Amino acid sequence: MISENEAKILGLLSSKKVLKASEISEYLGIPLSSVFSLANLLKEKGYVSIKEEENKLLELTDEGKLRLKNGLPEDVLISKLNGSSVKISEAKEILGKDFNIALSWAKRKNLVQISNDMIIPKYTSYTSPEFEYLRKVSLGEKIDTVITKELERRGLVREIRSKDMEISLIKDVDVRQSITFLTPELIASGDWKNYTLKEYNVAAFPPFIQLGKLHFFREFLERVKDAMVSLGFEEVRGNFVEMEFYNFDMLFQAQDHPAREIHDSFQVEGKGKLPKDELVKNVREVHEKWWRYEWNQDISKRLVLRSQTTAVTARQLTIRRGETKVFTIGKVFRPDAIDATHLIEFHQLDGLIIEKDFSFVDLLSILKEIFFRIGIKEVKFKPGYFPFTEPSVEIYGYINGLGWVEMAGSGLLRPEVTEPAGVNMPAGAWGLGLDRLAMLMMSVNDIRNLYSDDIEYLRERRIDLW
Ligand SMILES: N[C@@H](Cc1ccccc1)C(=O)O
Repeated sequence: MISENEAKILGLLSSKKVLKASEISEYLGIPLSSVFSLANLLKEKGYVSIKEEENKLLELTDEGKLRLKNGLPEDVLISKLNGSSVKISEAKEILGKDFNIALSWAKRKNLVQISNDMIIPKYTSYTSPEFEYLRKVSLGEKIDTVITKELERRGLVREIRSKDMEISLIKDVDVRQSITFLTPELIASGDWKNYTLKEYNVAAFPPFIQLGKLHFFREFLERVKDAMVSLGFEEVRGNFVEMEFYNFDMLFQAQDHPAREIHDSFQVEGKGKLPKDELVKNVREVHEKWWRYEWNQDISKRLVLRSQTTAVTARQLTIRRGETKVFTIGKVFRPDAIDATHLIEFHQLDGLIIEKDFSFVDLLSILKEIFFRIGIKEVKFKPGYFPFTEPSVEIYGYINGLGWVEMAGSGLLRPEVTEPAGVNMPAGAWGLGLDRLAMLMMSVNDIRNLYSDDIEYLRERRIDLW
């Protein structure tokens, strides 16, 4: 296959047989460096042979150009003196910065004599032979090598090396340009004869285009969200900074529960404002009745970075009346030592169903469905414990290559949780950690990679989960 420019070069060579790359570049108006690479391609294809050449060229330096324009300093000195002798100091003024070179060359060339501080010229005007050489160099004419050396030493010219090649045609070719499309016009006019048709390369890969896409973990979260929405759940949100009242008290976690210790949740300065008395009173009552201690309002006003999105569920309980299906996805925060499997902030999905006659079996079946939709086709339940649910289960999912992995917690909310909030129907709740799930499903072995901004790493990630 011959490209358009290769064909042009072969076209030229078919009449001339041998040409220099520089000549081809000039004829065709293709940059010399391109002619070099085209010639090499043609050589590989067996059409031409190449002889590399290196040319030495002389070129005027900036000073050389200046001297060619204004004359050599020693010549200028002679013409300025115009036959009359002057004091050295005067001559210095007349010639300015060129004076020293002018005088030293004039002396060396014996154009002047110095006596008693006077410069006595021997000519009224003089043109050094170098001037003519400078002119020749400027026109690209050759000059003697000894003279070249001298001019180089004076910094008037310099040698530059330029590469060229001699390209000879060694195989006659069909230099018709090749085209990709045969048009009705080409056929009708018979012009098609002047072209060859490019073969279609079915083995060639299409150009690879890097498209923008969502960060893979973001996309994973979006898909989980889609799965929940597809099951008829409404998305709700809460804030990162939460009152302990919602993060713990409403969830029937006693005030001395270890999760409330300073090293188990991030404390935030300040105090929250408790909701209406009725709710606070009810919560106090169940705590005091069942946990048997004196419930402290001040503790429940403390602020934390929420340690579970179940806090959002707790808030929903206080505002929902009637049947409810909601979920929330968001970050939670827990102090920890950061390593490949632990971060101090991660994502949870919490869900809540309030429904008349809702049963534990209903809950298990909806959990199964949720997991199915996010790509975990097999789940198994184990009895578990959470302060806010009874019965409670731990949910295990099966992951190829890994086996059964604990993924979530769930249960029917205790009456101690629902009743103070005024919910008089059964309610199921569950919570699951999304970071670990994403890692397992996408074979990410370091949790920190879920938040990677390494573009190469991100390009390789793909989500084909469900
Ligand atoms: N919030 C619990 C999970 C959970 C949520 C809702 C019901 C039961 C369990 C956790 O973080 O482990």
